[in-house]
Amino acid sequence: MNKPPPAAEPPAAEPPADPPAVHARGLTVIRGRRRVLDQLSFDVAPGTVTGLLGPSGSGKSTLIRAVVGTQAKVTGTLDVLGRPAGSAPLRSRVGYVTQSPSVYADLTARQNLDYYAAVLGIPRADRAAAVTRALTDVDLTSHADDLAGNLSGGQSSRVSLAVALLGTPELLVLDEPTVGLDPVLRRDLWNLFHRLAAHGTTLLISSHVMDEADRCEHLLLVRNGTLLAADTPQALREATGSDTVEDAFLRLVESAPTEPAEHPLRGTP
Ligand SMILES: Nc1ncnc2c1ncn2[C@@H]1O[C@H](COP(=O)(O)OP(=O)(O)OP(=O)(O)O)[C@@H](O)[C@H]1O
Repeated sequence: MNKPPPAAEPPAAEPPADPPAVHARGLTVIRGRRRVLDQLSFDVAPGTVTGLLGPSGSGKSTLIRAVVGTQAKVTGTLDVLGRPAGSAPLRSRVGYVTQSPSVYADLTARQNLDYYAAVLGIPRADRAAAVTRALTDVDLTSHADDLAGNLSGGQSSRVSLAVALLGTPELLVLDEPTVGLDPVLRRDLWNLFHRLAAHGTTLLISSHVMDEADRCEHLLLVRNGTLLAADTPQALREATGSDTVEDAFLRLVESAPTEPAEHPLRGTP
């Protein structure tokens, strides 16, 4: 009797793709009586540097606040590291650097970091090393013992960034971190962002400076609270036949359906 043919090997299973670090569907935010974000849908891939680019007032800070869970009146789906944005377990996993540096002016840079390290629960024995590492990451060791109140704007922003790095967050959300920095410092910070991403951190970085676009692996282009495009800088340039992301942005604006400058709420008293 013939032996039955061996059962066909099941096709090798694809390794499961990492879930997105940020997953938004139909994300809408109302501020005052205006819809300042309107039906945004996008994903941020883990371990990438994603740029959130758009002109002043386009909704970047609102989107960032929604992601870190500090924005009211958010509707739609917004998951961060697999959990609803703002949920308690995310607090230690998400680092957030606001536009205005949040440091104590009457403490030195090092004392600020030591204080936040204690708040974050870093054991006393590990604190000094964690603080020194964060100061080195943001290139502030030479100002470590200056009062934060005597630091320049860019230096204070870097203290805030160092605070966010203390907790070694999985997702680091930065609102315009390079504003007011000189080109050398800007380059150094972008190098730091890519080093962090190479070690697995996901970075979502807002900027209204289009020439920073090419420093990002992926871009979210926003305007008037809507998402114009979500793609790599190269794909955006190719799709629009543009030499720069700035030109691509302008072409996307020209080809987008005419949007009202604002999205007033209709039908509400
Ligand atoms: N409380 C509020 N009520 C109504 N509209 C508001 C309120 N706060 C902000 N806005 C509007 O929401 C829109 C988005 O603001 P947001 O700060 O998110 O923009 P942005 O892109 O971060 O701007 P910038 O680059 O200047 O910081 C703006 O048009 C702003 O005027």
